[in-house]
Amino acid sequence: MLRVLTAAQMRQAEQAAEQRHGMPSALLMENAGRGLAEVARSLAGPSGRFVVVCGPGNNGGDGLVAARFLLEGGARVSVTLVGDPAKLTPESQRNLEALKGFGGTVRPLESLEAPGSGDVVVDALFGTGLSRAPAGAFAEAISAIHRWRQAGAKVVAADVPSGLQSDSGEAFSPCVEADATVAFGFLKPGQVLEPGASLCGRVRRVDIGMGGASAREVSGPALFVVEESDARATLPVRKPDSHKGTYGHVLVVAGSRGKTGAAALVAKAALRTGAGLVTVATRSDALEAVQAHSAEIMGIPLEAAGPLGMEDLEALLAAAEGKDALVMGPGISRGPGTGTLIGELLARLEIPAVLDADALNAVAGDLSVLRRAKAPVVLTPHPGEMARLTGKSTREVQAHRMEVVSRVASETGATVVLKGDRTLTAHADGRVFINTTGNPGMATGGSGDVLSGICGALLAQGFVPPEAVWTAVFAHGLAGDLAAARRGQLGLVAGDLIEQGLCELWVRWGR
Ligand SMILES: NC(=O)C1=CN([C@@H]2O[C@H](COP(=O)(O)OP(=O)(O)OC[C@H]3O[C@@H](n4cnc5c(N)ncnc54)[C@H](O)[C@@H]3O)[C@@H](O)[C@H]2O)[C@H](O)CC1
Ligand SMILES: [K+]
Repeated sequence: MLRVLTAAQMRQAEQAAEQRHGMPSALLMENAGRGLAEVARSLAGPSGRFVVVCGPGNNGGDGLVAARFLLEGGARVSVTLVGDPAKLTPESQRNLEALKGFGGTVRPLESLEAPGSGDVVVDALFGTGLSRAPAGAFAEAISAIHRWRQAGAKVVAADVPSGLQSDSGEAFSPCVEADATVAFGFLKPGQVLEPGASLCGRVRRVDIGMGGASAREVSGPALFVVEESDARATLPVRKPDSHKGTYGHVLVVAGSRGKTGAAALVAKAALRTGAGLVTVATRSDALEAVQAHSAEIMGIPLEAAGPLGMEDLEALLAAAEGKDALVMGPGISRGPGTGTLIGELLARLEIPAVLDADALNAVAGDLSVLRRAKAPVVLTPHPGEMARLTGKSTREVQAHRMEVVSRVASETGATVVLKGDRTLTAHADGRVFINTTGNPGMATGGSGDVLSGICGALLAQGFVPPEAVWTAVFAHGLAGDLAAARRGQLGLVAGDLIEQGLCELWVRWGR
């Protein structure tokens, strides 16, 4: 699990490192510059030359330190300083003097010999201090870096590609496109959220001596990137003396005439994620079609007619007897009473519940019903469903993904998954987990049903939120990547995630 810090948190952590852990910012910068030089060196050709483009702040200071290390290592190094030298931060000023002391020189950008193939450009214009679109000489420097990269030079960004907003991953125009980005100390949201993640190229995190303690002392959102080892560790190897009862029983309330496939996808995903038993409760006229998808799916007919409502309450409470988790929503027939029904079920059942698709739309009008839940609740909206849950537009949701998902989690007490590129999992305690698996091939009908089935199966096996949820999200995305590796992205269908992806994933994880 990698901690991700915002720019403000980085500054807090730097202060903590200096004031309480004896790590002066000069030493942090020295360590940052050394790490930057090492990564730059690793990308250079045998006789590669280095061009270091420095800005007015401490990001520029990192570049000046890197230039000195490269120079000391015998490399050919050109350094240019963009902006008013009088405005250099004290740390950068000191490192400018140090560079000159080692025989380094600083020249105007336009006087530099353009780097090309085998050479490396170090982008140290702006880092976490960028506050507006680069303009004037800064924009010209970024354009030069683009030209040099097109001519074959490799670009290494110090901390973040200049022009990228490190907190959101949104890019100003112009923005550097890097082959590699050296993350100092901790990852920033902009390095793992799109389009920032793509603009960064390969992110290499470099320890600069801040230590984990300084990250624990910051205020604000606790952001993490889930790593494969974290998700794999959530799922232990099965014990020999176990039986199907050991692995839980999932109740799936899903499907309706014409939408039986959704229920089957949830159920099959749950079975392929190790649930001991799976039962689908759905309208009688849909149940046969659902069960026809897989011999392993058990069924309970809901005899009432029409959309799900309070007349189904007793049947669903009875169906939930002996079950270990509930997944509700995909393909259900939603009506005016469905939201009330969900509220009653959550208030009466003592098993964790995953609400997806039309179950989310059913409670969109009154999220307070979620507070009545006795057991953990997981919401798995895509951006459109999140828009309906929050009364915002989809565009607003996408522009403020982190804030929106965190707020809904804290308001409802639920663990909330905001699906999309880099799916976010927000827990009621303020932690947000960023997912980096998955691919556009998964943008296909039923993919979300599969995620809710995976999540329901983990909850039924006793894993709890948020671990069970970010593990489900990670596994869902990696299953999609494994399936796409075999079958391509274009033709990928939800069933592939189950039959191809999940099976390959468990073999890969030795489970
Ligand atoms: N926080 C840490 O633990 C460490 C940070 N290091 C490096 O420092 C930068 C952050 O440095 P900072 O001085 O805060 O800002 P920048 O260098 O990113 O930006 C330069 C400076 O420029 C001004 N500015 C902002 N936007 C614009 C613009 N569009 N045009 C012109 N000028 C602009 C603003 O005043 C900024 O302050 C961090 O990324 C690391 O690289 C340490 O070296 C290591 C520890
Ligand atoms: K930079």
